[in-house]
Amino acid sequence: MELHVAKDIQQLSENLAAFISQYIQEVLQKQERFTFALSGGNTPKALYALLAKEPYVNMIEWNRVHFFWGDERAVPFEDARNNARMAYDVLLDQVGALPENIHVMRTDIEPEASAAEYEKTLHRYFKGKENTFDLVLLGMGDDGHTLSLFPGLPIVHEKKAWVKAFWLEAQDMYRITLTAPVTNLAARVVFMATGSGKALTLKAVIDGAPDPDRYPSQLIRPENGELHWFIDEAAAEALQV
Ligand SMILES: O=C1O[C@H](COP(=O)(O)O)[C@@H](O)[C@H](O)[C@H]1O
Repeated sequence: MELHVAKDIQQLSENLAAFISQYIQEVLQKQERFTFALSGGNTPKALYALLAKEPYVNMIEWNRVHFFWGDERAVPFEDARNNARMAYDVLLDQVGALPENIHVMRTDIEPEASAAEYEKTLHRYFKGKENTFDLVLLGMGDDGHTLSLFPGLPIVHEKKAWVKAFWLEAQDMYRITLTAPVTNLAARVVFMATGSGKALTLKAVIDGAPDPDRYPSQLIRPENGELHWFIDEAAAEALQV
């Protein structure tokens, strides 16, 4: 695991934009397309905004990048809470991503049907490949959740399915999410975490005893890929770095 500590979210986003851009360019020298699973939430917005501007908007061959999502809130696309909507607004519409390369988790059909459809898409994409996504970008909630893998829920124990839908009582909505097994087959996973509100949870996730039921972010350990944490000084304050 590699830890990258920045002064604040702006510095972190700048470092990560450069890191992702270089990685996409390296991968695209060896293969036709780059598969990128995006995160929702607030933390990646500044990163997406940077990727959508110079120099990255022209440096990256966006028409060879295929977009997926790590998780989705089952609310209409027009709803500000929809993870895909945020990514469209801040990144995809700005860089001219090709519609046929964008794979949203649909929220216009039943959540279970959407999860089943997504699982099929992923198996079609990654059939016969050693890894799944080239890059999965993740956030971590203050409670230690990542994707829609929330503490204490059965989804945390999923060992087989790649995509699942479930009712999240605490938020009164369905969630659709990648599971730990498919995420751990990615070539590279990058977490972003910022702010002092996440410091103690981050310490428990990184330095604490294994307790994935309480801290689902601990489930993410790529089997034959890299794991990076991009954090700011406030989130790092409880770590010995
Ligand atoms: O609900 C979610 O939360 C996490 C963390 O969000 P953040 O606002 O603390 O950055 C996010 O990674 C996930 O995609 C989202 O659905």
